[in-house]
Amino acid sequence: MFIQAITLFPEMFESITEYGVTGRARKQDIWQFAAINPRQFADNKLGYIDDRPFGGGVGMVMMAEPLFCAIQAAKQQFSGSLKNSRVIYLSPQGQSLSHKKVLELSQLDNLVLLCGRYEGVDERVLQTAVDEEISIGDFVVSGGELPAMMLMDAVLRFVPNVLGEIASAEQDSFADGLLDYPHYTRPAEFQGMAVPDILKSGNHALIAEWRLEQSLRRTLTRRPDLLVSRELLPQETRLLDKIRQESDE
Ligand SMILES: NC(=O)c1ccc(N[C@@H]2CC[C@@H](O)C2)nc1
Repeated sequence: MFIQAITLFPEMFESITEYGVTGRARKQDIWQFAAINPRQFADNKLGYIDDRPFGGGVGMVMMAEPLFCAIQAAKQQFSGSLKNSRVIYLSPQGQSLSHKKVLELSQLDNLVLLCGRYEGVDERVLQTAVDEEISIGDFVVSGGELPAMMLMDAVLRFVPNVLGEIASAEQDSFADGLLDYPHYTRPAEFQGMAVPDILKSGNHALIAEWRLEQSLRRTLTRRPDLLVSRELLPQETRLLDKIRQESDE
């Protein structure tokens, strides 16, 4: 997968291209990254890429021309099939990012992420050169770069070989529509708190059932909304009934 970010701050992306599992995978050429700074496409000598908003109001707006040219430049770099590509603008006005959307994006050959600053970008860029707007949550941050990196990290976890054992992505929360179970590691006792005995039993079937029960219990208490639309397997229904009976007692 080739990911390009259109950003005034290319160095910000080093936190995902140089560190952790995503950094290692990029260094192994499992995925590729390039940043394009719209300032290089400013048609004035001073490199202006923002201007005052029509209609007045506070702050500045990013101008259409430099962004449009940057997106065109990104498209000329595409590898693989042109069809299998997407230009995404990160903004609070976008469609909320979901696990389903993350999976869909992880199938692409090319991803272009438009990262705005100031009050935003000229609407005509969104109308002519952006395929979709995505939000990572109902809050505002000062630039699209951090939301872009959140999206990249979530998507890259589903690109084959990025995680090494793809299994750990599929076991993540939301992968099976449930919240994750609690995790423990050594020491067996910490500040007087022991690790649940079942996890030291070596009985993998019982451990798997205990973990599923914990996931269901957490999902029921913290995010019951996730259970509304989720189809339950017979074993899950049985465990949920057991959990509900316990809380009724
Ligand atoms: N919730 C989000 O995904 C999100 C995305 C972008 C953003 N801020 C940028 C700065 C200017 C404009 O481009 C939008 N804030 C929040």
